[in-house]
Parts: sequence; structure tokens; C-alpha cells
Amino acid sequence: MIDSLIDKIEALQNPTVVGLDPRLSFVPEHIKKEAYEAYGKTPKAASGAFLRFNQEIIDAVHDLVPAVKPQIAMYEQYGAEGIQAYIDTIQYAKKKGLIIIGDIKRSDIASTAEAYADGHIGEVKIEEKSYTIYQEDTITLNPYLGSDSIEPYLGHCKNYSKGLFILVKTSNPNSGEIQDLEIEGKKLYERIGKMVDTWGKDLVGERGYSAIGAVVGATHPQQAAELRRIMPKTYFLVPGYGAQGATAKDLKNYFNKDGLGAIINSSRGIIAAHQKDLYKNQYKEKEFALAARAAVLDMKEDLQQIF
Ligand SMILES: O=c1ccn([C@@H]2O[C@H](COP(=O)(O)O)[C@@H](O)[C@H]2O)c(=O)[nH]1
Repeated sequence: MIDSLIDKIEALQNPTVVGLDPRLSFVPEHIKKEAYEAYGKTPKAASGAFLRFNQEIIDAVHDLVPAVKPQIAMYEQYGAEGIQAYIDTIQYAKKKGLIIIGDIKRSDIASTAEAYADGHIGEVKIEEKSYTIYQEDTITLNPYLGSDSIEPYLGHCKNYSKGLFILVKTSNPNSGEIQDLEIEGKKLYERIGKMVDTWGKDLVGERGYSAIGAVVGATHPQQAAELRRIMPKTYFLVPGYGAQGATAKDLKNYFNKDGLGAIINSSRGIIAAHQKDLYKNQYKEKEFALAARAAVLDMKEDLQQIF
């Protein structure tokens, strides 16, 4: 997984990840109207509208970016039909050649973690039959239950060539309340970073990076510099660019000298570009996917200044 991600980043010269975090307020009126006419104002309509919205965005950006990151919360809130839209979005994006980062942020004791791992990055068995359900290539995890809670996923990464991005230093303003706590002279996020580095040691690919990556928020560049130093073989998934205020100027510390080591996510900044003043004047609401494409191209250009 990690080698294919790096190959795609290099081929496209773009480390951008498009976050697929649909909200009804982003979905153009004509899509909502059709969905409501078919199914009423129901979770089924919302989920159908999300899928169509995502499909148009995927069509518009799949030749520009290596990966998409659907955020499961946006779908899960609508129940079974929302989850179906999450699965259908993944299948559609995979067919277009995109790598899928499922932002699911799971965490539980090992026996329960096995079920999450089977469903998301492995396979479930029903008697003699096996099924792959969600089919993400990599997922996000919360590490705060410790090593035994991560083990089941590590086994699946080996067996099914999958990857993980484990929360190390999150982008939200209050992440320091817990993650910056000092224990025996070291910040908690540094300790977690070292643990992630250790968990990834057996999963280093041909390009020298591990399939076990870290989530490091774009809003914390100083902490990122320390983490980059202590985890050189770890790929960083970096949320916080755009809507949360980070810009390319903040991102130098996240990359290694080889120009690799980080992928930068933007969700609202891309999928809701048609509602921003910058693009609103150039694209009609129906052209929301073209606005998303323009936002990706602008982000790509912005990120060039890092290198
Ligand atoms: O530390 C973290 C971890 C995850 N996220 C997720 O990334 C996107 C960010 O969306 P934007 O619209 O670009 O702000 C969203 O899915 C978050 O849940 C994060 O922001 N920070």
C-alpha cells in the first residue's frame, strides 16, 4: 500500500488528499431536489445525494490526486443507508484508481479490534464463505488503548497489504490538553510517535517508508518538526490545511529531504469550493465539481512552494 501511494504521489507530483466529508449544506440544490423527489426528505435521500455528489467530485479530481479520505462520521449519522453510501463511494473511487484512506478513528480492546480490522481492512467469514466489506486501503486509528489494541490491525496490514494512520498529534485547537502532557521529560505525542515508529518497523516497503503512518495536524508545525526527526520512516497524514487555517508555509517540517513523507488533506476547502467567494464567481452551483478541480489545482500549486 505505502509503495503504491508513493508511486502515485510521484507520478502526479501531488501529495494532496481530497477529503470526502459531504454535508447536505454543500450538496447543490438540483441534486437534493432529485433525491427528495425520489425518496422524500429521508436518510435514504441524503445518502443518495452524498453518493452522487461524491461521484461527480471523484470524476473531476481522480487524475490529479493520489487518494481520497472519506470521513465515516458524515455517512454513519444517516444509519444503514449512509453506511451504504460510504461503501459505494469507496468502490467508485477505487474503480477510478484512487487510494482510499478510511477516516474511521477506531479504538477498542484487542478482541473487539479484531472485528473492526476484519471489516475494514481484512475479510469477514460466514461459515465457509469470506467477504471483504469496506475495502479501504488504509484507515485511521486512535492509539490510546495501547499496543494490544493495535496488534490485530498490524497483522491485517501484513496479510492484506493494507496501511494505518495512527493519531499522534491531532489538528484541533485543544489537542495539547492531552497530547502535549509531559511524562518523564517527554511529551505524550512524542512517546506515541515512537510507538508508531516501532509498530511500523516490520512493514517498511521498498521505498523506505512504513505502511504504518501517523496523523499529524497541519496546525502544529513545531511538534511536526520533532516528530519528523524521531520518525523518519513514517508517512504523515496531515489534516488542517485550508478550512482549519494551515497553509503551505506551515508544512515544510512535515516532509523529509527526499520530498516525501507527508500527504496533505483538505476536505471542506475542496468539496465546498463552489461556495467560496474565490470560485463562486467562476462556477455555477451545478459546476461544483469543476470548482473542486480548480481548488485541487490551486492547492497543488500552493504546495509546490514547500519544495
Ligand atoms: O487531527 C485530525 C484528524 C482528522 N481530521 C479529519 O480531517 C478532515 C479535515 O477536514 P477539513 O474540512 O479539511 O478541515 C475531517 O474529516 C476531520 O475529521 C482532522 O481534521 N484533524
